Amino acid sequence: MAKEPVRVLVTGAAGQIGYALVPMIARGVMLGADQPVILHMLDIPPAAEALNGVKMELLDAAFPLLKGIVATTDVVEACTGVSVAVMVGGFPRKDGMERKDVMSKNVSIYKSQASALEAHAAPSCKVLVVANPANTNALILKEFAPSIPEKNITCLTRLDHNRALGQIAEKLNVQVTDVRNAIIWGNHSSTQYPDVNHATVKTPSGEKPVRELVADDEWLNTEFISTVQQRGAAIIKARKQSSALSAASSACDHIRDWVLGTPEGTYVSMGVYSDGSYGVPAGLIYSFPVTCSGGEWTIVQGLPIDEFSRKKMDATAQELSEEKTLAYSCLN
Ligand SMILES: NC(=O)c1ccc[n+]([C@@H]2O[C@H](COP(=O)([O-])OP(=O)(O)OC[C@H]3O[C@@H](n4cnc5c(N)ncnc54)[C@H](O)[C@@H]3O)[C@@H](O)[C@H]2O)c1
Ligand SMILES: O=C(O)C[C@H](O)C(=O)O
Repeated sequence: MAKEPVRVLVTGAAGQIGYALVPMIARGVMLGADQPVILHMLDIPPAAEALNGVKMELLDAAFPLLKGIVATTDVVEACTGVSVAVMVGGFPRKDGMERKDVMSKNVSIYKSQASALEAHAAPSCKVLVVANPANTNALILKEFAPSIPEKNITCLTRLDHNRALGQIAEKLNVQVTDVRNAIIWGNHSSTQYPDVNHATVKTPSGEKPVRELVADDEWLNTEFISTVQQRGAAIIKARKQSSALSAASSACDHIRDWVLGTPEGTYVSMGVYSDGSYGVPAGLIYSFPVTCSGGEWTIVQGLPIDEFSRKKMDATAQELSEEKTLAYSCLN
């Protein structure tokens, strides 16, 4: 019997990531090749015409899994009945704007969209925040949607995770699918800590640690980390726009693994509400290694953390605490 369609919200759907993301969702990349979807696309009135253009293209593409399209500038209509919400909409930094100005615009958007989701989304709605500052927007959304279970509110660090796998695959000249269990700790910002201490590569003679195969701790502890941390900025420099196709693809990976589960023995990185694991202060949205099963993520426990990692994990937690304080000061 055919499955019932799932309603998927994409905010900021007329933007660059939205344009890359909605066809992926309509093709089944996010929820599976047998899962029909109804796309809910939200943007703001100045982007309404462009949003309608995206709707026209979705119709023109005749996606077999796409059972309906809601394209709207009304946040209540957009949120009604959705089971997955991908929050891409936000205010980009413009010339001359301070970090606090951007934070102030975005946290007030996330505060009001939290209320709309809480009141109108499906009770089990899974939320992924992509828009920057992603961790802090997700935290504000969580705080202002107290009836949505905290486990249902996450932010995107899968792009950073995939970037780390990609860098290792390039370095070792292996397939990216043979590399697994890199970890992104902390903030989706340049303080994130990409950690390969537990990562492995599948080789003809079995699974080997990345550190052993790379055999260059100096590179792993410096250039590798800064390349992943700075990759977003490098894309902006090259494209004059921020990453879009890789962000959209990683958002699909995040939701797919969350809903359908991670492969046995594989963990992925997700920004989730900290419960104090690994000494990370509770009450932050922090990126951890997780496994997913039955529609729930679980933080991978018990990984040994060396002193080098500890310092980097603490530094990114510190930045998130500061962002949290700044976000609250913007809401006052
Ligand atoms: N977490 C990640 O890995 C990651 C990666 C890349 C980009 N990003 C972030 O994703 C966000 C989107 O990037 P983009 O390149 O698509 O930007 P964009 O400017 O092309 O698109 C953003 C869209 O959001 C819309 N928007 C603004 N306010 C809105 C609101 N209140 N409700 C609904 N829509 C609203 C805009 O009209 C625009 O269409 C940015 O914040 C970017 O920094 C995050
Ligand atoms: O938009 C940015 O600042 C960069 C983006 O978050 C990215 O990681 O590509």
